[in-house]
Amino acid sequence: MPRSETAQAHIQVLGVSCAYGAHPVLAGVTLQVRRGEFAGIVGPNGSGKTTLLRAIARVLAPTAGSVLVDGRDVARLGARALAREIGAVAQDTAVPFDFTVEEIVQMGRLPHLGPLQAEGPRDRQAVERALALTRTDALRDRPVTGLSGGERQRVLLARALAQEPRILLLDEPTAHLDVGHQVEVMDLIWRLNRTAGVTVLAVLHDLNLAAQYCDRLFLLSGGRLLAAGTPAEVLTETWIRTAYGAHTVIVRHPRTGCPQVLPLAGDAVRVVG
Ligand SMILES: Nc1ncnc2c1ncn2[C@@H]1O[C@H](COP(=O)(O)OP(=O)(O)OP(=O)(O)O)[C@@H](O)[C@H]1O
Repeated sequence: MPRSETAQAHIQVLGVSCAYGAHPVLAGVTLQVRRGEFAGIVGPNGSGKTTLLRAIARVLAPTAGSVLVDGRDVARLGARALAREIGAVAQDTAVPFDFTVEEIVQMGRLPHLGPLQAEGPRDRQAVERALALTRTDALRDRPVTGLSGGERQRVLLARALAQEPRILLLDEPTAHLDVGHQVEVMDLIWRLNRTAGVTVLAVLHDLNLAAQYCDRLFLLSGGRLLAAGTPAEVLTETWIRTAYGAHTVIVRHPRTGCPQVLPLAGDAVRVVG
């Protein structure tokens, strides 16, 4: 990697391979996420997107390669130091007990507290800010098990924000959300990225949302990095056909000019007008 590239790297994934038991899932993935950028991971089902996030968050140890955050190997960071660097919102996170929304968000402060240390004004301020930013303050006394999918997603994001990490890893942050809530959550993440300088790496299934919000995309296929670059460089008909086996037409968004992917049906094509 050229020196100027590594200088601005916030996350470096260096030749990372991962396996579940004897089943290899990622094969020698190398990529870097620049400080302050909004990056997306896209690719077909089972291509290894979640596994890559798990390796970066150190939930899963790679069988080969390493992950560096700010040039430091995450394998050597203590758990609390890592939690102050990286906040993660996993897919379909289960909440085992009936905590209230406020209690869940307060859990985001745990990496900042010493053993048996009570939360102080600084912690309460971070929790209030996270509740306000995600518009979950009105839900604060509600049990988290009684929330809709969209509300729950915002609460889990609030917990990650209360942690005040410098990197946010998000696994399909818009899954189960209607189009209004999709835009609301993506706008929120975008504001955090642009105004608070949080580096974002998000797995996104919706290629059109990915194209609108991400500075750069990483396209995974079969556990390998197939393409990396701006949305216009990655979301081409050829790359999409190679990765997903789908025929598409790429058009420009009429307002923003960013690429938008239109699936092209096979035999069932219906031409109107
Ligand atoms: N805990 C696990 N144990 C065994 N195999 C797993 C486990 N988690 C994932 N896999 C397998 O690893 C491969 C990659 O899974 P991964 O969840 O990383 O893909 P993905 O690209 O995020 O998929 P999706 O888009 O469907 O969420 C798949 O074949 C999956 O079945």
